[in-house]
Amino acid sequence: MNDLIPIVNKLQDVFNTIGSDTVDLPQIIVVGSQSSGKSSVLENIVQRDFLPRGNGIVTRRPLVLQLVNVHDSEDEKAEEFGEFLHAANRKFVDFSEIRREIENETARVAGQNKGISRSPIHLKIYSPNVLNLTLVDLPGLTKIPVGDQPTDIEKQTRSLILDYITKPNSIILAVSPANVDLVNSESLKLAKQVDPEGKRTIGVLTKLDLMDAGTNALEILTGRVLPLKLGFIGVVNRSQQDIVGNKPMSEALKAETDFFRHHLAYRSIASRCGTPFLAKTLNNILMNHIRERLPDMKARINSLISQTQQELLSYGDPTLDGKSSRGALILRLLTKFSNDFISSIDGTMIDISTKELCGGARIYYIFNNVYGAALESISPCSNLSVQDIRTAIRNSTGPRPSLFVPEIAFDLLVKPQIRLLESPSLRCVELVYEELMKICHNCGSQELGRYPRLHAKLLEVVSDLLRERLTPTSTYVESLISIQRAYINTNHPDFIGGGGAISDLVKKNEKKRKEYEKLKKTNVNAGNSLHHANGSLTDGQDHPLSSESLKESSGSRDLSIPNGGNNSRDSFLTYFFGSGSKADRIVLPDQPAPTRNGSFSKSAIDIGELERKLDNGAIIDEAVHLTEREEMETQLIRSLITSYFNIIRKSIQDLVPKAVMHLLVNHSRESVQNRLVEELYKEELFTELLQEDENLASERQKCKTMLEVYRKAFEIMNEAM
Ligand SMILES: Nc1nc2c(ncn2[C@@H]2O[C@H](COP(=O)(O)OP(=O)(O)OP(=O)(O)O)[C@@H](O)[C@H]2O)c(=O)[nH]1
Repeated sequence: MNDLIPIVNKLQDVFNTIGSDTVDLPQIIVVGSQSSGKSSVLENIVQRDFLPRGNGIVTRRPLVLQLVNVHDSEDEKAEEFGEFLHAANRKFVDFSEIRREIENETARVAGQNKGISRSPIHLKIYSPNVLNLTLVDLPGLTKIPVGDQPTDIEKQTRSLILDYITKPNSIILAVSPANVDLVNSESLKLAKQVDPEGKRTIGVLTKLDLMDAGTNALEILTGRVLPLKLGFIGVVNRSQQDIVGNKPMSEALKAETDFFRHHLAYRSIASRCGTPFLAKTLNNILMNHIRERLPDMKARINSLISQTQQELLSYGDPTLDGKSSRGALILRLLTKFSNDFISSIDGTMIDISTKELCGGARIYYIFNNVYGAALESISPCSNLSVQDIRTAIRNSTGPRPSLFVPEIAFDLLVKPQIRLLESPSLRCVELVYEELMKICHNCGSQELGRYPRLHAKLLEVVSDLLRERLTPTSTYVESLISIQRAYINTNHPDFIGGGGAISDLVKKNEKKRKEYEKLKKTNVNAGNSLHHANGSLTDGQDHPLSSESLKESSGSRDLSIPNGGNNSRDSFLTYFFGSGSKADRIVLPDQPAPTRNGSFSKSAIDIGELERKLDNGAIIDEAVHLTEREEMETQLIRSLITSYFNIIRKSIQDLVPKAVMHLLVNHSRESVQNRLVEELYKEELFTELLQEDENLASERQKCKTMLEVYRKAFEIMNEAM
């Protein structure tokens, strides 16, 4: 059972090698305010002078003190010496050297300015006079900074102490001087914070010899003032005068024993007072504590081992000797990458997202929602003002008078409208390309993370492949639009045609006429005039195209054009309006007819004004009133453009996604694997491609060391149990 403390010491040594505190080892933590006598207690336990002394704060780094009991052999006295972790190969036989080493080591890390450091000093003392114990001496609690101490010294010290005593496996040795009221004991206050039930706190009362005459601490020592499960132990250390006078430790211990034996108040409890009893009790407490905690610690180490093994596995196996295994690895990673790329597009990825659209589904969304909506939002006659249409009609008739709506004007006007489809179509190609780029960034196994160069190369090759496909796809889509603009097929079965356009217009105007008649009646009844001074209508600028005149214009011919029944040489507009004088027949009775020389009558347009406009480069003034014929022509042209544009839009909306799928998506999907192998499966590249991430390699090494430590710790515990 006495072997349990060395077991913990061994564990401590093992964990010290990695500076890890993942396992909370049982240890005794010495806590007390400055000058409460902590160092004196420790020195008494060790029975040697080895700790630094001086004014103000002396202990400025935690001192982890492992006491190892060594037995004298039959013919040889056991050697008494100290050993520091930071100077492992040096034996300190002279204890004043130990003191100097602690002072130097403290100054080295914590500086000269009385500041404190959290980094502990590890000291092992081998002696036949000690019981196996592990104690941690911490800087004393101080209220007021002295000299050039930092202003928050109290906060720093408090937090350092709390770090140690909060761990449930720590036993708190709370040192309080007996000549100060116990309620003011800083160490007990701190201990209560982390151990309110007093289960793992042991109280030590120092300076019992300095209590006022007539007072004693019997009540405290017998546990009647503050109930601590591990009790209170009184000690008497050397006074400052004893230290200055170099009073030997053995004498001091004898004096302490005498003090308790002969003290009136304490003699009844003398056997439970003094440093030897304290050392024995601490040894027992620590051993019991270790025994109690060992199974838990073992379980914790066990789980740490499996966690670390898991972590190590995630870093992969670094031993890739043999060229064939490197090739196989590269091939596996390439295949996984291209399979991921393909299945992302196909929507067959295993870890498919439920939060947002991804891969193929996003491409579908681009086609239907983004691209579809963009095309739908284009108005067939957008940017086509009445003036544009009039100008086109006039330009297409050249110097001759405009006798009918010429086909050439329709051609002229519809082509730029078709061009409006180009920009959203090219944007659709780009969006799908961007989506494919995004997809490839999410491809590849976790293992690929180990090889940043390979990963970068994979992305580069796929990006190149996609970029290569982008231009031909965009060019093809562009040419789809150009093709549509190259030939305006007015024979398209779905095209409204001139007949359809006119009958639409008739219907529309008939409706307007009826509305107008109705409105006129109501107004006449109400005594209002609907006429302008010159007799034109105030409303209904689209003067109704009279059904009579249409009947007349159609003559014996049917207005509706049978599908495909048109002679291609005939202008479909001529078909309705006829040629030459026939066109006059559809001119409405009150329309200003063009004069012989082709100009319009002055009653409709101010010629002088028009000439001025022409001189200025303008075409037709916004304010110019359209004649009824012009109005009708404009409406017809608009309706024809709308019908034709809708046909082309439908066809483009159908063809562009097909082209994108064929030329960009499917092509890259099918050639990705081959391309990757072609570009990267080259033996001369293997070394470069399989260069591991530096951080990962060092993480793996760290993890390996940890695993070794945990395994070692587990072995040590197995020996004990
Ligand atoms: N008379 C008497 N003096 C004591 C006793 N314990 C400690 N002292 C004196 O109190 C002073 C402070 O003791 P230390 O052991 O240095 O106290 P400490 O808590 O280690 O101080 P810091 O490390 O500076 O926080 C020293 O002069 C000791 O000689 C005691 O039981 N009786």
